[in-house]
Amino acid sequence: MQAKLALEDGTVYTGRAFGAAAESAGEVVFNTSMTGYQEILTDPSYTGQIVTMTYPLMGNYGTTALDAESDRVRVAGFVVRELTQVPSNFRSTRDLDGYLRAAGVTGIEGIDTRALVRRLRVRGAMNGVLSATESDDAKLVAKAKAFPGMAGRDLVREVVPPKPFTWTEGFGRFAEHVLPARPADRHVVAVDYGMKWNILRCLTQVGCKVTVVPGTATADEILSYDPDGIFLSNGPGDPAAVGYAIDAVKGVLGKKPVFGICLGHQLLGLALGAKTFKLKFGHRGANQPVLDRRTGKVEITTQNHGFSVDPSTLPAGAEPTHVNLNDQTLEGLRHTGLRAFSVQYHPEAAAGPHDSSYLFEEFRTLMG
Ligand SMILES: NC(=O)CC[C@H](N)C(=O)O
Repeated sequence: MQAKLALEDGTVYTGRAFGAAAESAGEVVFNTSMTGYQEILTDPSYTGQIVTMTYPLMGNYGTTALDAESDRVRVAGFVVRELTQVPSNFRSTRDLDGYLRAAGVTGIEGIDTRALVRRLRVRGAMNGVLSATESDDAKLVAKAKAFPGMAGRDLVREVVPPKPFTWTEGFGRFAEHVLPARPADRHVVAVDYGMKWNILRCLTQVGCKVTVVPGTATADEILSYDPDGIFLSNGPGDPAAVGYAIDAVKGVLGKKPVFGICLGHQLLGLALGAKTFKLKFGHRGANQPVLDRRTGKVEITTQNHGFSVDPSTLPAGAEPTHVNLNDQTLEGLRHTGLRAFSVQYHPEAAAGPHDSSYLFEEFRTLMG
């Protein structure tokens, strides 16, 4: 069956459909990870985005419930050069085609993903429509143009959990790697703006009991648990559009140690008075080099973001700790007086290299 990907600049790519025979609009972005497609598909930060993989072959190892980063597929659509015809892995319970079909999400294969990614790099991330049901190019381009885009959009409200809960799944798949167990002797409230589950596994692994609260929680609600520390999660959309979350972070700062990842980092920056801006095409992949300015060490990191904190707007007391070596953008900050720090990238590494796992230990140390 045919599928088409139309961009707002009028470009239309025609390929083969897989997954669900449906249609969706989104911001078209690209990810440079070679593996980890299931973690990418289920990352709530991709809400409203059609994800293109630069690596040419996807689906090789199928899918398994163990690798999901949330309870469902979150991307608006999935674009690959080639979908594996013969997936093979002992952990796999369903192939990628069936996984997307069950989720109601459309995929397209067989298009020139190199040309698409070059276009996105030159012009910047663009809005698009992926359709397995409409073959009229002009109609699809018109729909791509009508999509509102990411800037100014609060997508957090669409993905927050309905009510607070306690994470009871422990290390999850970490157990497979036989990491040493640490008794849970710290209590963290994790503010969930669309959190990847591996963050919960990592917090558990460093000895934290975790209470998850919706990203709409107020400062008073968060503090009512009297936690040892507060974690601010990743999440979709424009950080500057989530005023209620910025206010909640302002209200907890200085009262408890705070650690933020990705959207959580951006919200911490905004709460401190800094500004965020939209990157041209963002950072998405498992191979982004980041310099830790405190140690001079370089980490290879997993990333997924389209916005960034402008370091020139950081107030006195907030120190830029990490920098992206591809484009020199801010990748981490710390405010020692307020016992708060954050990184723009994903130390929970799902999927991705584990270079940055030390940050969970730093959070643990900050909690005393
Ligand atoms: N992974 C995230 O938390 C992404 C944060 C934000 N939505 C961005 O695109 O920059």
